Amino acid sequence: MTVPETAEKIKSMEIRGAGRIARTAAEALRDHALSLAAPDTAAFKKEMEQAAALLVSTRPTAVSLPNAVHYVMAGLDPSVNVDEARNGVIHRAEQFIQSSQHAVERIAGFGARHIRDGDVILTHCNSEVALGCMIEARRQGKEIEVFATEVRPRNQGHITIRTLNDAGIKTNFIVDSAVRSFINNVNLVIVGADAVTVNGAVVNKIGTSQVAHTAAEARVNVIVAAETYKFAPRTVVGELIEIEERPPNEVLPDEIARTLPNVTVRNPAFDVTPPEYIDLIVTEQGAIPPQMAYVIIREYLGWEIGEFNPGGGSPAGFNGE
Ligand SMILES: O=P(O)(O)OC[C@H]1O[C@H](OP(=O)(O)O)[C@H](O)[C@@H]1O
Repeated sequence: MTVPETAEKIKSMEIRGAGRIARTAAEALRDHALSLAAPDTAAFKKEMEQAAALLVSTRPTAVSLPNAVHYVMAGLDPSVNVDEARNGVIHRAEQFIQSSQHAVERIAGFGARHIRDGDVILTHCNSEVALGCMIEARRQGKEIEVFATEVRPRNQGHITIRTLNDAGIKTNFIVDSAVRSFINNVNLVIVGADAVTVNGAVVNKIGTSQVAHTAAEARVNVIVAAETYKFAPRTVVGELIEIEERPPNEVLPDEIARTLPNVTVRNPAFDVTPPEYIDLIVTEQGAIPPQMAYVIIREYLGWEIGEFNPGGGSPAGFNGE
């Protein structure tokens, strides 16, 4: 797939999920590097930077995307010849994809240890790592049951219930607004993350903060499953995470909206859950309390450099084994 095709698919959410977006962007950069017929390193670098900027511009919230792009672009050494520069990018892309897959597996293993036989778990949206923890627990023979939300407006819950069904996990499918009605039937919440800020706040699918608030009120523990490349280095220097607002017609069909001139549809795709509502963040480096987010950023991402910044900053970053 070309870079513009990949960018379009990420934008339209045909390719979605923070981890998957990151790996797909790395693949697109690798394939772009392979096919580019640039006369010299400077031209190669310029083309690669344009491709990187296009990918980063597709969705603003999941920091896995700029973190992945940043990591791959760090392989481009401008002082070597074009073939070496190309190989540098390809190598880093392969490294990112591999370490991301490895991280997902490790989190499943760590997360499963927090799931006990007989647990009833609530999940919101479709997170590969959150589901990985549940599937691993089931594989270990633990009898679990899941409540999965619908996830309006894009219905990612449909993907979640299919995955759970196929893993042989007893699943209850509920509308988003039914979470409080069922929270007392649940003894654990597990969700994914699109971004984790330096103070341990978790940015995830819209509705996650309501789920976490409801869980806190009911004294139900909340676990967030997140690879270290979901942590946002630039929040250390005060940058805020942009919350993507998606098209109104995802919520209300245009033909109805047209008849309602006084109505504005608001469609934020994500919200922010404060660290007080989160008991644990399970990363591939182990489980941490949210208050330790800074340590993850410092140790594994290098906070002084941050995410990919088109045209600026020197490369370094994600050190995912
Ligand atoms: O990386 P994994 O854990 O799969 O997904 C993490 C998060 O990415 C998704 O965003 P979207 O559906 O792409 O908007 C959801 O918010 C999900 O919780």
